[in-house]
Amino acid sequence: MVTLTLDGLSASYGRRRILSEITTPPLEGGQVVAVLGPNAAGKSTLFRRIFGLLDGGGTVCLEGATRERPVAYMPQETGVNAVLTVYESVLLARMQGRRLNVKPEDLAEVDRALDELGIVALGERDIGDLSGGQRQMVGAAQALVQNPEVLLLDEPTSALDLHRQIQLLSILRRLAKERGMLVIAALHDLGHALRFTDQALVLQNGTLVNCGPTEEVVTPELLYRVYHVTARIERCSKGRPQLIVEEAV
Ligand SMILES: Nc1ncnc2c1ncn2[C@@H]1O[C@H](COP(=O)(O)OP(=O)(O)OP(=O)(O)O)[C@@H](O)[C@H]1O
Repeated sequence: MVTLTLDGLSASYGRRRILSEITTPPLEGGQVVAVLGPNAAGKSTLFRRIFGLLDGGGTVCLEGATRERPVAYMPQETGVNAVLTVYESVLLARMQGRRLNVKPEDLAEVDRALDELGIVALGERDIGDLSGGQRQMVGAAQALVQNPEVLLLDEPTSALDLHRQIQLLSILRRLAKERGMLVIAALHDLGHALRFTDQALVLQNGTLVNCGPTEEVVTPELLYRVYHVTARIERCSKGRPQLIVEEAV
């Protein structure tokens, strides 16, 4: 199974350093890892650095990968090409880096991605005509269709209604386990992080301030220190941790 380890990672835009010395324990396939932290903490920059869109110090060590392109990345804002249908855009994402010699298994993967995400009905729609939430689901399909071993998702639920948020996070959790895929997702909803993720990395001002099992990381103390809110965590009748935010301080 795939393992991703970050060692002393840094990244800058021009002369402005954004990420410093990000070092994690090995993050193993089969898990969902949350990247948490306030606005401008460096979450998107971390995804760009891991995916190789930004240079910088340190290393991204990927072990156990078997595919030619093991990592797929869904940016926070996905581009829109109004000329393509949803089906075509997902097929194009599938064909990345290869000549357009479409094989039956490529079409099957597109069908599977649309089906997994419950967006088969959008297939013939022009991508430019979609709502923000629909477009975000298509962005997830474009990443998933690559059948990656590491899936990087930058705020994949930010435009989704509550039903779709729960649906997408449940699907990602199941697919991580079924496929041995490592899913790394930036999330602002810490309740969702508690419910759907196994591990959490917390960034603040470009440094990693905590990292470990999500329930051990997301604590009232961390919420106060990093997010400047008072909060408590209680168990619901089903035993799941629930975040109750009291106030901003
Ligand atoms: N292309 C860029 N050029 C210069 N500075 C940038 C660029 N992109 C981001 N930054 C800066 O880097 C810092 C981290 O931004 P980043 O987008 O990584 O934060 P984030 O944690 O993803 O924030 P958010 O939760 O608001 O999406 C911010 O100060 C931001 O202004």
